[in-house]
Amino acid sequence: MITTTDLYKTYQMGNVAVHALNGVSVSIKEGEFVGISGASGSGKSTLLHMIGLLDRPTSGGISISGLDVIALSDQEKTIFRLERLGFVFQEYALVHELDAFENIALPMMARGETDERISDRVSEMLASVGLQERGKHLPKELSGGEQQRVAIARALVNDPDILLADEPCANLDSTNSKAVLDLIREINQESNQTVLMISHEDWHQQYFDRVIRLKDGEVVEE
Ligand SMILES: Nc1ncnc2c1ncn2[C@@H]1O[C@H](COP(=O)(O)OP(=O)(O)OP(=O)(O)O)[C@@H](O)[C@H]1O
Repeated sequence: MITTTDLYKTYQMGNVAVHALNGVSVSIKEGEFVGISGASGSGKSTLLHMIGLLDRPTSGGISISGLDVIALSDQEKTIFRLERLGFVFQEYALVHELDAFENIALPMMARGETDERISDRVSEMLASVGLQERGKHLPKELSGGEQQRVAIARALVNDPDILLADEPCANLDSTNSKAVLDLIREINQESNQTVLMISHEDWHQQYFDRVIRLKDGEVVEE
């Protein structure tokens, strides 16, 4: 479903070239739950950002469901992200002024969905992450684990094929981390959504179907 071919990303910092990805070729099947691990600076976020169409590789190819996504125009990429990809980040990235319900509704509003559809679907998503009583809470009125569950509901509200998660448990204690991982695993199994998740923690590996390990921008284990 996702294939990267000889992916390179070089950041130019003045006279210094930082080679964040050095020829990464990986294949991820539909419905797989794949962990991405490796030391700090090994290129994990860069790889996730390339697959999430948040940044362009210096060279190499990315194909998602047979589509050459690098060739898409900026507008086509925006639509592709909105319809096909969901993102979860370690810092939750919720809009502070909006309550949980409104945060989850944002990707549907961006697609121009009707108020009725938004209301039904957001209520369904709140229930699926166990927060049906918390829709009117602002992010600051929620615990870290609850905020991350809102972020997961927001990432999934448009029913994407692929969930990309960049250390979603980094700011959570072990109980909340487990709740978030259980939730992602459940979504992956029930909806056959493909999940790519960056993680530093060895104990997370029991959740993954397999792990892609990076070192200095190269795949050392797949
Ligand atoms: N925008 C940027 N400009 C310049 N260099 C960058 C940029 N983003 C990342 N890098 C560099 O690219 C390399 C890979 O970074 P990346 O964030 O992908 O690593 P990572 O494995 O996700 O690290 P961490 O676990 O610390 O988040 C690092 O050396 C980093 O300093």
